[in-house]
Amino acid sequence: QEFRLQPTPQNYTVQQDDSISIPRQYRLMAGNSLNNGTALPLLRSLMPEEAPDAAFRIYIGTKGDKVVSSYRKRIPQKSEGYFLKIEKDRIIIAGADERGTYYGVQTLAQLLTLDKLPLAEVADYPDVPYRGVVEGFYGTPWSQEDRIRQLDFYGRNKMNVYLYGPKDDPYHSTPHWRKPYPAQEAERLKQLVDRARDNNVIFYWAIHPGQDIRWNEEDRELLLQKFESMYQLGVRGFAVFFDDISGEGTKADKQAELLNYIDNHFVQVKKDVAPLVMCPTEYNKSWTKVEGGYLTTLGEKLNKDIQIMWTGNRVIATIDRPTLDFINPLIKRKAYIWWNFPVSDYVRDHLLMGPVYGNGLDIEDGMSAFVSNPMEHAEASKISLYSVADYTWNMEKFDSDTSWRHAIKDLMPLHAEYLETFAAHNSDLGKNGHGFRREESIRLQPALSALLKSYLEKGEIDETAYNQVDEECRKIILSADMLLASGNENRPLIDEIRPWLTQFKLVGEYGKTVLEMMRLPQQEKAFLPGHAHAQALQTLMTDNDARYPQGVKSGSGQLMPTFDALFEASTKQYNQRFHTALNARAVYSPYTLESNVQQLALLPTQQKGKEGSIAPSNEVILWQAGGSLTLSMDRPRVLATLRIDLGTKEEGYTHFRLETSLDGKTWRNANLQSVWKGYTMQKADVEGQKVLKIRLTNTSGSEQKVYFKAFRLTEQE
Ligand SMILES: CC(=O)N[C@@H]1[C@@H](O)[C@H](O)C(CO)=C[C@H]1N
Repeated sequence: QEFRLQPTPQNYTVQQDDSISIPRQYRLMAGNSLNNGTALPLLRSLMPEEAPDAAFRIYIGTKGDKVVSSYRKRIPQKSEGYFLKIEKDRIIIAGADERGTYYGVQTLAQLLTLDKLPLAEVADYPDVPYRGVVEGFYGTPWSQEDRIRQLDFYGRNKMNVYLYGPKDDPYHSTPHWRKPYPAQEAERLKQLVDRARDNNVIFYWAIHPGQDIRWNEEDRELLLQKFESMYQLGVRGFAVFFDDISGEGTKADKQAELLNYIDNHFVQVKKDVAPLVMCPTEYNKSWTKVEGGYLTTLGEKLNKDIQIMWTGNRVIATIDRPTLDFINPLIKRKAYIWWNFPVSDYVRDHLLMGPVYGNGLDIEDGMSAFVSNPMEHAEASKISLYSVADYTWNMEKFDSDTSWRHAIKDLMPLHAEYLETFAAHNSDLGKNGHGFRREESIRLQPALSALLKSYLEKGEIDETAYNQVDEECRKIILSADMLLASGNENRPLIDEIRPWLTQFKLVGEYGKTVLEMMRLPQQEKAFLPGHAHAQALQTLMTDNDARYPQGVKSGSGQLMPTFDALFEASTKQYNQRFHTALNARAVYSPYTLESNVQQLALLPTQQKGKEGSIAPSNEVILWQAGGSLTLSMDRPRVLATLRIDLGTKEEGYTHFRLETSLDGKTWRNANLQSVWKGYTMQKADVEGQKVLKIRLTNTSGSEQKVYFKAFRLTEQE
C-alpha cells in the first residue's frame, strides 16, 4: 500500500520530482516557547545529531517566536494547527501553539520513515477540538502496560485526550470513590500522567459517585479532596460520570449544583486544569424524556464551560447531524461525544475489528469532542482507534476502508494481510441487547449467498462461488496459523486475540469440511466421515475457552450461518436419500426470549450443556408497570436452579412476580429468596419443576428502575 500521513492532513503538497536525503546533522533554531514542552524532546529523539556548524537547519517554534516569524502567516489560525515545510537546506515547523508544534514534529516523524525526505509542505489542524479515548467500559480494566502503549499511540495519531474511567475500578466508582488510591496504584497513575504529558495528551481522571453519593457538604468535600489528591499526582483534567445509576444521584439540579461548585472552587481556582467534563444520567436519546427536564436543567444551570457527554440516539449508535440537532439545543452547548465503539463489554465473546463507519462526515462543527469507548482488549481496539483519530482530525477526507487497511498495517506491518483476513471476518457483534450490528465478511458475502442460494433452491453447486469460499477458507486457516506464530511483531495483540485466532482456524476448517460434504450427500459411505468431522468441529467451537462462559465467537455474522445452513442442507439431503437420521442441526438454542421491556427484548440467550442464560445488560433498565420477560423452552424441561439478579435488595424484588408454566396457560408463582445476605442475587424455588416457560413481571403498578445482571438456570441431568 502507498504511503499516507496519519491522520490525513488538511493540506499536504509534495514536489514530485525532487527530494532530499535525510540530513545526518543539523543546526537547531528553536523558539523559547518550546522550552518545557514535548516537541523538542520528540524532535531530538527523531534526529539525534545536533551540530552548531551544520549546514542543514531546523527552525521550530510557535506563533510569536522570532525563529519562525517569517512563516507566521503560513500557520493555520486554528488551535493545534501547524505549518511544516521541508526545503533543500532546512525544515520549518511552526505551530499555532505548543501542541500544534508537537503535531508538526509527529508528521515529520512519519515522513522520516521514507528513504528520502520529500520536499513537502503541510498546513494542518484538527477538525474536532478534543479527540481521543474514554476508558469507560465494564470488565477487566486495561493494564499499566496497555495504557502506556495507548498513550504513545495517541501521541503518534494526534489524539489529545484520554479519560480514565474504568467502571470496575473501585476507586473510580462505588464503593471507594471517596478514598485516595493506595500508594502503589497512585504511583502507577502518576506514571500514566507523565506519559500522557510526554505525548501531549490531556489525562482526565473521572469519578463515578452517583450510585451512593449523598447531596451534602461532607460528600462534596470528600469528592474535592479526591480530585485534589489526583491533582497532586499531576492530573490536569477532571470528569464526573453520572451514567448507569438510579436513585438520589440522578437528580439534575443536584448534579448541576455539585458540578458548578467543583468548577468554581477547583477548576477555575487551579487555572491549569482543562474544562470539566460530565456524563449525564440521561446520556442517550432513547433514555431521555425531554419534558422531564433533566437535560434542559443541565443545559440551563451548568456553567457554560462544563462539557456534557452524549452517546447518541441510543446507547450504542453512530453520530449524525440529526443526533446533534437534537441534543445541542437542549444542553445549550456542543455535545462532547462519547462513542460506544468498539466497546464490547455487552458482547464479550466477540471482537470488533472492522472498519469505523456510519458517522456523519459533515458534523465536525457540531461537537466539542469525540472520544471512543474501546474494548477491554487494548491492542485490538487500535484498529478502530486509528480510524477515530483519522475521522476526528479531518472528517471530510475520512475514508473508512482506506483508514481500516492502514490501521491494520500500522498494527502489524509484517502480517498485515493475515490480520486483515482475520479482522474482515471478526467485526459483527451478533445478536445483542442494543440491536447494534456491523458488516462482516463484506468481500465474500456475494459468494457466500450465491453458494447457499443455488444449493438450497436447486441442490446445485455454484462452482465459482464454491471456489471463492474454498479459497477463503484456506486463507482463514493460513492467517490464523501465521498470526499465532507471528512471535514478537505484536505479542500483546496476539495474547489478547489468541482464543479468537484458535476459533478462527476452526471456522476455516469447518468451512472446508462442509464444502466437501456438499459434494457427497448421494454417497452413502463417503458422506459419513465429513459429517462426523463437522460435528466434532461444532463441538470444539462451542466448548472453547473457560474465560468466556458462552465461548468466543468468530465469523458469526456471515461465515458460520452459511456453513451451518450448508451443513444442515447436505445432511437433510443425505437423510432423505438414505432414510437415515443423522443429526442435521448445526447449532441449537432451546431457549427463546420475548419481552415488552424495550431494553430486554433483544438480549440473546445462551446454552452450554445444562446451563442456560439470558445475556446480562450493563445499564439501568426502565421496566414499565406490567412489563414482562418470558423465557420459553423448546419442550418441557426439568429445572434444577434458577438465579436472578436485578441489582436491587430484597424490597426491590417485591415489585416483581416470578412464575413458571408447563402449558403457557396456567401459571404458578415461584418464590425468590436471597442467595447471600445483603447481596442482590436471588434464587427461585423451582428445583425439580418441569417447565415450558418462565415469566418475570413488574406487578408494582409503576415503572421500576433495575439492573439486569443475571438470569441463569440449570436443568436437571
Ligand atoms: C455513558 C455510557 O455509555 N455508559 C455505559 C458504558 O460504561 C458501557 O461501556 C456501555 C457499553 O456497554 C454503555 C453504558 N452502559
